[in-house]
Amino acid sequence: MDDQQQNHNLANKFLGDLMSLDRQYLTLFNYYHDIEMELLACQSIHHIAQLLLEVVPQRFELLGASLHLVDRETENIELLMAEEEEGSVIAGLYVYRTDESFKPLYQGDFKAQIITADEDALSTDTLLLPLLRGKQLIGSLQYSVAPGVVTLSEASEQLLNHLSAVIAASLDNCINQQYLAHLSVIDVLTKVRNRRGFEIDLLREVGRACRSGDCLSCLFIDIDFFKMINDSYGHCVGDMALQQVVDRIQSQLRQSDLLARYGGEEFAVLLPSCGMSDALEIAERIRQTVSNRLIDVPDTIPFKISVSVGVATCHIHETQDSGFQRMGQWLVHSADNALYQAKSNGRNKVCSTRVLQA
Ligand SMILES: Nc1nc2c(ncn2[C@@H]2O[C@H](COP(=O)(O)OP(=O)(O)OP(=O)(O)O)[C@@H](O)[C@H]2O)c(=O)[nH]1
Repeated sequence: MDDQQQNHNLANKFLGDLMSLDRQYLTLFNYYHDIEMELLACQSIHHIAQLLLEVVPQRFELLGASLHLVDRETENIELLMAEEEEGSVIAGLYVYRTDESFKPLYQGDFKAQIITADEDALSTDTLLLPLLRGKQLIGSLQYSVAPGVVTLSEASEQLLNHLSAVIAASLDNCINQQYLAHLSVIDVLTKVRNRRGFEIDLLREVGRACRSGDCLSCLFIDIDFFKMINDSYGHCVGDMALQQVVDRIQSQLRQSDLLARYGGEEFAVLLPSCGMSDALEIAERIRQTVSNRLIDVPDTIPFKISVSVGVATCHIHETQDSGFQRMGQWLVHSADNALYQAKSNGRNKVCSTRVLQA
């Protein structure tokens, strides 16, 4: 083979290698691009965690995955995740108050990097992806891979850093959106659901009850002569009394029961899978718990407070979605009527209407 032929072969091989590298890079780029598109489409922290901890490891045959997030006071990630409908536990998701447990791994260099097995006496290498908001570490995504399988070229490091930024931005976006949605259904003073939250819960619970054939009960609870408390002790004391009444009501409910502030000094409770006799018992317990103890607020002589409670129950099979709203209205209307009766009967009473059954 003469020199010219040899040069020609070398040039061809070089070109072939370059094209193969280019194809590999393109394939890699497409993988990242797909993940980024999926991240941007995520609507909740839960979806993001599922994508990163379940879908990605499966797609790339990774040995393990964990996502570590910092839940500083304002973000309430745990609270928001608990509120998510699909709220099942995702393996590998950890939420902390501070970044202490994962920050040291980066040794001050918040970039995509690999901790090799021998460096850390582990059986796998760990790919670390920092999640940053500006310069603040808000989380860390960690993938376990077989030793030596992943090496970071300049190009893949750049892609991974870009991916980390997209993950952090998507997370931030979901947290903000979910937090705003959360605020829109919460009463600022008492921290229970507001009227809007109640309407959402009502429709969902009526639907659930109709489909399962379970009973659903509703309590309407109104503080007696609350205007007098405001007039006698002032609005601030009135506010504290409202908070204490909420605590007392809540102390008599199960975790699955739903308490909301319906308006001013009126509260509504939904009791899923609860028939009339149990609902009456709970209502009576609430009435007693509120009136048995004085309201004690700083710089004010403790004073008595009482509530009147109206109870309504429906037990119905209805499969048509259009019927849910009507059923919800009936339940609220009936509980409100019963409350009116309790007020008319002298207050500090529990009254009920008949059970709607079909
Ligand atoms: N402190 C305080 N008062 C509130 C709040 N929301 C509503 N109120 C007051 O609740 C009082 C309700 O008065 P009324 O509707 O006359 O009812 P009531 O005095 O409880 O009398 P009955 O319900 O008939 O027993 C009003 O004085 C409202 O100003 C609140 O967020 N904080």
